[in-house]
Amino acid sequence: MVLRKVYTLVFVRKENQILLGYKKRGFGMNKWNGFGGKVEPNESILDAAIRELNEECGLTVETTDLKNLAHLEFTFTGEPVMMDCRVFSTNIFNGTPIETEEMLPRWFQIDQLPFDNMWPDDRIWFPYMFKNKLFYGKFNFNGVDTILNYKIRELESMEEYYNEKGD
Ligand SMILES: Nc1ncnc2c1[nH]c(=O)n2[C@H]1C[C@H](O)[C@@H](COP(=O)(O)OP(=O)(O)OP(=O)(O)O)O1
Repeated sequence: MVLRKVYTLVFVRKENQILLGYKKRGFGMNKWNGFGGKVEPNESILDAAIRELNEECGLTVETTDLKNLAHLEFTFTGEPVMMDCRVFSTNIFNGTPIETEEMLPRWFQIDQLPFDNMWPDDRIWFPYMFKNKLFYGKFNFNGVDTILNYKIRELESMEEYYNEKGD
């Protein structure tokens, strides 16, 4: 039996730049990533996305300005947990990114991303995000640095996908 845990992951965009945060502690430490984390009990996924973004880099966004662009699933050999990760992006936000105890934010040009210090799956699916595709991806890891296998497919609509999935 696999335990599913729901996570959010938010990417803030401006012109041809994307905001990433350097994770200073915990899972994914020393990697650049978007902002996000676990959805708390009794919290909606969108509320969790907004809360995590604010907690991790001080920005505020409105629910209606978040676009859900992907659903990613991560599994790890020998671990009975599946990370169910909802990916969002926005280019409408308030505030200036600030360093927090969890993340050090920095704007990157989208053609100069620090992939060597990011999750290895990011190299595979970031191009879909930059082409404004909607997509589903499933990545099976051995440890946190090796992808054993994966699949990825474009979607017509996230709403249709979740309806079919029964979420
Ligand atoms: N493989 C991969 N690629 C891209 N993004 C991610 C992964 N694995 C991941 O976990 N992530 C993302 C999903 C989440 O946005 C974060 C991990 O969240 P985490 O920091 O563990 O959750 P919090 O709720 O913030 O945890 P606490 O440290 O506060 O307990 O990375």
